[in-house]
Amino acid sequence: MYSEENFLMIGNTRWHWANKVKKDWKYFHTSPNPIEFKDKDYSQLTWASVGPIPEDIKLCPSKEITLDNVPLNNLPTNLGIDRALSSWSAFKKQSFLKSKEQDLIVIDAGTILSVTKVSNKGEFIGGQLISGFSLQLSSMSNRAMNLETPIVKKIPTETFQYETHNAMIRGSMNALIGLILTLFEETKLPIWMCGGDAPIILNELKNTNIDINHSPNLVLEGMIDVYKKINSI
Ligand SMILES: Nc1ncnc2c1ncn2[C@@H]1O[C@H](COP(=O)(O)OP(=O)(O)OP(=O)(O)O)[C@@H](O)[C@H]1O
Ligand SMILES: CC(C)(CO)[C@@H](O)C(=O)NCCC(=O)O
Repeated sequence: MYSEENFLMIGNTRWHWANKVKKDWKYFHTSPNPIEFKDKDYSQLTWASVGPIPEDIKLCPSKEITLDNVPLNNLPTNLGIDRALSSWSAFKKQSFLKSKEQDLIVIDAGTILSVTKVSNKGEFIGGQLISGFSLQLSSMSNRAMNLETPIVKKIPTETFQYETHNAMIRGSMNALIGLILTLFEETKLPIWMCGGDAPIILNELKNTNIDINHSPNLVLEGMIDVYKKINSI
């Protein structure tokens, strides 16, 4: 049985969970609709979703966290709840830092890499969306007869790659790195990053002068914070 202190974020590739164990939060990721949870009672979970919800799981509609629950201004009605929650979370974290006077940028390097700019007053400004790393690789092989989705063991470093699979990997990674470098050059704003590809992207950026706040659980932390606000905890 779940207690009320269990949270689920349904993404497009994975499901993301937060469980309170004694006083500590434990964050983990599973495949969608994990077989090991098939007998679990989902009705007590606080949840939000941007991905498909299987019909056989019984989430409670009144326990859904929606955009109306997120205390940022100017949110478009169709904005992904993951973007709203990570933005709220980063905005709140930055409000305790010296950089609180500055606007901020949130990058969620997931299935889709989303960029979201939030003003120092907590207003949604806008963003960018681009296919995430795995999706770039799989979409190339889906649409080009001679390309196969590579298995990524490591990211090759040289700009010009001899092997096809390495050329696909280097090109896809450069698309993401290039986007981030351009954002930083144009704005010089603090960047907050989460998502499944954040570690490899940060590794690629380690020799640059971009200072990124890696905060892997921004979305779930935002959900927990919003839940506490709604329930005055
Ligand atoms: N164990 C893993 N399974 C799947 N993807 C992974 C894994 N580890 C890292 N990744 C990377 O994470 C990315 C997906 O990120 P993440 O799991 O955060 O997405 P998601 O939250 O399911 O999607 P969304 O962006 O819709 O919320 C993929 O591009 C992939 O390269
Ligand atoms: C962009 C994604 C897919 C990122 O997970 C999600 O936030 C979503 O479905 N958004 C809806 C459209 C938008 O945020 O502009």
